[in-house]
Amino acid sequence: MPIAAPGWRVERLRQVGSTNDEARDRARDGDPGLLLIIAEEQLSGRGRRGRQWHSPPGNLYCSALLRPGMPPQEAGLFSFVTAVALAAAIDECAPAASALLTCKWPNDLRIAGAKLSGILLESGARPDGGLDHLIIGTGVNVRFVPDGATERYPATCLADHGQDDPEAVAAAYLVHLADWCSRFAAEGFAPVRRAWLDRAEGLGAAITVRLGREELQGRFLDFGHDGALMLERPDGSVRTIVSGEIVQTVPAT
Ligand SMILES: O=C(O)CCCC[C@@H]1SC[C@@H]2NC(=O)N[C@@H]21
Repeated sequence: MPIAAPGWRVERLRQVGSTNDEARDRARDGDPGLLLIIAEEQLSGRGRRGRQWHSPPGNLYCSALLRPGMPPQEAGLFSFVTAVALAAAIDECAPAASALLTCKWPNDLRIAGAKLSGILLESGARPDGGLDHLIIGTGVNVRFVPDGATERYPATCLADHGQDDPEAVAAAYLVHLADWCSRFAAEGFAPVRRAWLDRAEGLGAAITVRLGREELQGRFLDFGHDGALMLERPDGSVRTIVSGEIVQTVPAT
């Protein structure tokens, strides 16, 4: 199956440091965007919050370079665009995983509570402060669970759900990413938010959110129209969280 979508170019590399770095280099060289860079292996793959992303051959490592004409503060919404696109791709190429697939705020996909993929957004600014480019780095565990999974942070891979071909996952992902990017540009965040909410993990549940070094407890009240997590605190106040990650979910009884 070809890895292709209308208007997009695909660059395939065997071994890189990080596909996000490759995409940043293309951006600095003036690439117009709508470029997906895929590598078989990364030697210095990175995750959110400075974590390492182990990237030997067998899983999917790719970065999309975009030049969306939008204010930098809105670019973070692409993490949800990417999550819903990837979920649609997994529905298609690993249907056995579909019923168990959830979106964990802000942008992890999980299967039955174990992490399947991670998304790392990076951007570059113009001298006037506007958004120059956006890079969406995506790692999907296809053939194996990489080092680093623990009891507190379990992980899974698609091979356990009937799909072990990173090419098939990349092909489906690009089609749905292209589609969701177009839809986001034409219709705004509302359809993305609805699709994300259809698979939201922990809505209404007691959760722990990590913000830097601080951890906050509360109830996951809502997913805002701006992508924020609304956390109801034990004292009844509501805190709007725009950046952080859910580290624990206790389902409502
Ligand atoms: O911490 C996370 O959950 C995000 C992980 C993102 C990993 C991907 S793999 C392709 C791209 N290149 C990188 O170095 N990181 C991202």
